[in-house]
Amino acid sequence: MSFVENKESFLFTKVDKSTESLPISFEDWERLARERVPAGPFDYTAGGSVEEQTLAANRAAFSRWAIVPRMLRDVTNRSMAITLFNQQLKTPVLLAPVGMQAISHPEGELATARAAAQAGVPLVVSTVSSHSMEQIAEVMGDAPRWYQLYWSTDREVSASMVRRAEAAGYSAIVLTVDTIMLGWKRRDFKNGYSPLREGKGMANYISDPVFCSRLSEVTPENAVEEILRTIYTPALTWSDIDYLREHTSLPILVKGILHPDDAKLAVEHGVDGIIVSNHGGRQVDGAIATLDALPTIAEVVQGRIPVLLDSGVRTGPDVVKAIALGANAVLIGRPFVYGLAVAGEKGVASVVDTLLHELDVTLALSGCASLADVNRSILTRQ
Ligand SMILES: Cc1cc2nc3c(=O)[nH]c(=O)nc-3n(C[C@H](O)[C@H](O)[C@H](O)COP(=O)(O)O)c2cc1C
Ligand SMILES: O=C(O)C(=O)c1ccccc1
Repeated sequence: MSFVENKESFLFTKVDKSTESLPISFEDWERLARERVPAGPFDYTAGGSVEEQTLAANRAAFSRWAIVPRMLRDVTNRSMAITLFNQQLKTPVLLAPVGMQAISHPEGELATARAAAQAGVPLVVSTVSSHSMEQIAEVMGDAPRWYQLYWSTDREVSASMVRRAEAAGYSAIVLTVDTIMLGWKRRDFKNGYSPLREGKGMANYISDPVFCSRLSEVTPENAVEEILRTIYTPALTWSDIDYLREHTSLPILVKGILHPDDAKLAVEHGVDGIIVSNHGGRQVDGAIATLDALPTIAEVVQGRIPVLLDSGVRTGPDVVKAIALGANAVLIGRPFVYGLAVAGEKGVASVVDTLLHELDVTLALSGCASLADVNRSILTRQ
């Protein structure tokens, strides 16, 4: 990602996206992905829950804010760098945990991981990935990666996966708390499609010694049955976070916070970071858009721990708006999955490259030489 390292020359580098045959907008990536991927997996990725109101609300929220750019501020030398949990990141963008990526491309997470490593953008690897966390770590070398945990009703399986993540060089644990059961997704009922049932998300389970010790015989059928029996955890409470805290020294982020009181509880329970997320509109339909939830949460947290945001981030200006309203960083989900579906590693790389260019240009034209310059004063409600 040369422009990040060499900001000045970037200003004079011709970035001609028109010479690439790959799309440049989210809408075009999505359209091509729809052409390439069968209806079941495409709808699984694109869809939201119930009426998909929150899916739409996430986007609408971004368009209700306008950037009010500042001028004459010398933005020759720019940086998008941030530090999170003592980890130096080149940009405030991460790839969200997306499970079962083999439904979008045969190389699945391995292609995504190579692109993420090349760009220096951290990858959050899902519990229900199609390749194991060790296989993914292997293609990433020293590149930054976090592990997303789906709590298991069998706590020892969760503890085992966290131990493996530590051993494989993952540098944070993201506990997703909004998926204690699966959202009600009409498109999937219509298509009769369930990637988990098809065995697309079992790599981390069948490679886990504790999980396998629970099976009479390790077969795909038995594994799927046991995953479905243990992955949904309606009994999850803050005490489980205390248990997790005792089992890892890695930073713990809680993903799926929307209520300011939960943000407060997260801080009180010693959580290291929160991710304001409605799971890309896939869980509670009618839930608040994440950008609308963000300001109050940022106010409650008062900078004590990092606040990240996902759900609906599509462009550079979106990233600027989220940061101006109190996010330290953002994650993207579907945008990179469509890149993966259309063109594998190259597609993911292109989506990330475009987003980071858009972000750099938007920051510069808004008078921001670093992310420290991005605050509420450059936004207005429209
Ligand atoms: C196909 C798909 C699979 C997902 N799988 C997971 C997962 O395994 N774990 C998780 O915490 N979130 C998962 N998510 C949610 C994403 O991490 C993220 O919150 C969401 O995609 C962000 O919204 P966006 O797609 O609008 O960018 C998934 C999302 C999609 C679209
Ligand atoms: O699809 C999802 O959003 C998701 O997070 C998930 C995870 C595990 C099983 C099923 C769905």
